[in-house]
Amino acid sequence: MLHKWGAAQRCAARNESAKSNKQAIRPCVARLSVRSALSSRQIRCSAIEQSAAPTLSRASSNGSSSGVVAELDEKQEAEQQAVAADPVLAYNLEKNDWTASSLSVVVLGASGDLAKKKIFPALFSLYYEGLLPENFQVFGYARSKMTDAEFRDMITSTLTCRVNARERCAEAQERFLKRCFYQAGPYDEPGGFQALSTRLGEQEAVKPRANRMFFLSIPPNVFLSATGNAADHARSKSGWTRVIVEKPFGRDSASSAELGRGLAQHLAEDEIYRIDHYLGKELIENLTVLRFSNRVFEPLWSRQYIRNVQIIFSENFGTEGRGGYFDQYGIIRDVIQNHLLQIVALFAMEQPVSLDAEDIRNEKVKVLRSMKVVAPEDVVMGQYRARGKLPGYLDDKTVPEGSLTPTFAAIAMFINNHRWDGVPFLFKAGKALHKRYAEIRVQFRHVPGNLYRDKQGADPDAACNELVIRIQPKEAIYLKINNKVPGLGLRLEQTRLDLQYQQQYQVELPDAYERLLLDVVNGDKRLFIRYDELQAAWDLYTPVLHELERSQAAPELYPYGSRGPLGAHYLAARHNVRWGDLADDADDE
Ligand SMILES: NC(=O)C1=CN([C@@H]2O[C@H](COP(=O)(O)OP(=O)(O)OC[C@H]3O[C@@H](n4cnc5c(N)ncnc54)[C@H](OP(=O)(O)O)[C@@H]3O)[C@@H](O)[C@H]2O)C=CC1
Ligand SMILES: O=C1O[C@H](COP(=O)(O)O)[C@@H](O)[C@H](O)[C@H]1O
Repeated sequence: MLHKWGAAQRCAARNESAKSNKQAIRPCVARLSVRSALSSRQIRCSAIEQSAAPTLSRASSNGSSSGVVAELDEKQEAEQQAVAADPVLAYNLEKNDWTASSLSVVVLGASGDLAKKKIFPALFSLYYEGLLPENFQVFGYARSKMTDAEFRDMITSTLTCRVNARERCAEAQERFLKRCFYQAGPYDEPGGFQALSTRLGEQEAVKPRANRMFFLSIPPNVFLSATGNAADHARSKSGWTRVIVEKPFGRDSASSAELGRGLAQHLAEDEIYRIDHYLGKELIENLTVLRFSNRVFEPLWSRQYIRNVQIIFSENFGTEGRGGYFDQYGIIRDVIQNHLLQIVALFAMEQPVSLDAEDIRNEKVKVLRSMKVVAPEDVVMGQYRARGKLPGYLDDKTVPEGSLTPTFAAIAMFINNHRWDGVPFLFKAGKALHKRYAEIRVQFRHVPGNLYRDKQGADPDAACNELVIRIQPKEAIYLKINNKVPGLGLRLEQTRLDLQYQQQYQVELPDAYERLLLDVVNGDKRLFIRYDELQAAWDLYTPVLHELERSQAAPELYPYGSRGPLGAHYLAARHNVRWGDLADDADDE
């Protein structure tokens, strides 16, 4: 895992220096035992371990850190005692050889919504699972004044235990809270960050290598100043520094490039982790597994068999309370240009050379660069209005009067490459709709010369195969097939080959932020967005966004709790498509 990745780097560096000094090169081999019951993620990590170097004890045998080794020996006994009293630590240490390193996670904007809703709970879950190093601490940083105790009180209520793994959870929470500290300070001045760095140093003192991870959970207006101050005044001097940047990554190609240039003044690209939490969702991570490990799907995965692909995001709540942010961005920038487009990139890419981050991202960026720039006639926008007691978008006091910002959009996109030419990729995303769900629908072509044409009812479209990947809730993968209704007659009906995660796996799925935070700890960038991907994504949307703003195009109003504006159906029909979620709604209800 991360520390082994670091170990691998150190080993490689040692060998590089050995090479130049004409000394013997030693193999980079791990000496760890790994628990037998590993998750697939852990197995992936253990694969890294195979090529990783042993950590400090061996790295230091080149003579440069013998003092450190002596110090470590002294610490070892104390550590063993601590481990004996702490099963989480024991488990953690068994899998992680962080003997030489510490990890500090600094959450900037620690008093905010995202930090409380997602980041602290995810960190706790990782801690509970024993996936964080033994020498690990969390620092909250924000302008609000708080003591460590108040900070701990604030986050206590955010920590939850899994339904299926809650043994000694309350004790683990207490131990976790003891590792949480708070530093108040501004984002745009160095003072607070210098104080933060000093306090981090106090906690890290027991380990010679201090790794620091910063999560920018702050509004975009302070992204750059906070990054600059964190990188210049609180960066690690002995280990790595990684900065997680939350969206929005700008508003268009130009502002995104400006943000990119600003970040690059303080950080190297490999220190920047642009998070898109949809990439951390279980079913999205499974997309490549489904495609590339099953012989049955990949041959069908092209214009030859697939008629259209639909990526649907629906929320049954509005933007109440977030109007200030949302009105600046709208649904296209909030969800479609990032989350949904990333899904398409993964869905449509060619098989990567390997599962390495750069190989995957190389393929994703090719898809994005092959896509046709969105045309204004391929966009339908909507805005929810009040229905009964449910408030309309404009009723939110934080939304400017008469705002034209879309809370719903349906968009048709095309990929101009050999595999996908002519296949509509339809996006539909909206707030304040009738249900909350997100899914990918793959509609297959009609069966040519269908023998059973007259046994399937009047609607040939209703007999087409459809593969549905339900991202949330009730994660599922099902394939709609035609089947003979049992009995003496010959009548066909459409039914499902159905994989329901709840039934099949009976485990609580980890939250996307858990997966992604662990990936940052591990230095794994597969699920993070590379700068060229980001720019390619903006280039597809910037012209239409500018045009819609210039023309002051008015969104079609739809009632809160409805299925969205009718225009979405006209758009689909123009591309010879029917939205699959409507038919399934009827089946599911
Ligand atoms: N909330 C969510 O579900 C999601 C959020 N995001 C992104 O994550 C980031 C954080 O989101 P969220 O937690 O909702 O944001 P908040 O509005 O809750 O802001 C986070 C913290 O930043 C500080 N802050 C707020 N406004 C300002 C300002 N104008 N200038 C300086 N500091 C300010 C506040 O802390 P203090 O005053 O104590 O310094 C606040 O607690 C944003 O970039 C957001 O777009 C992305 C996806 C989902
Ligand atoms: O990034 C965002 O995502 C959420 C939806 O995330 P989910 O994991 O709950 O599906 C969305 O509500 C929000 O507007 C957007 O900024």
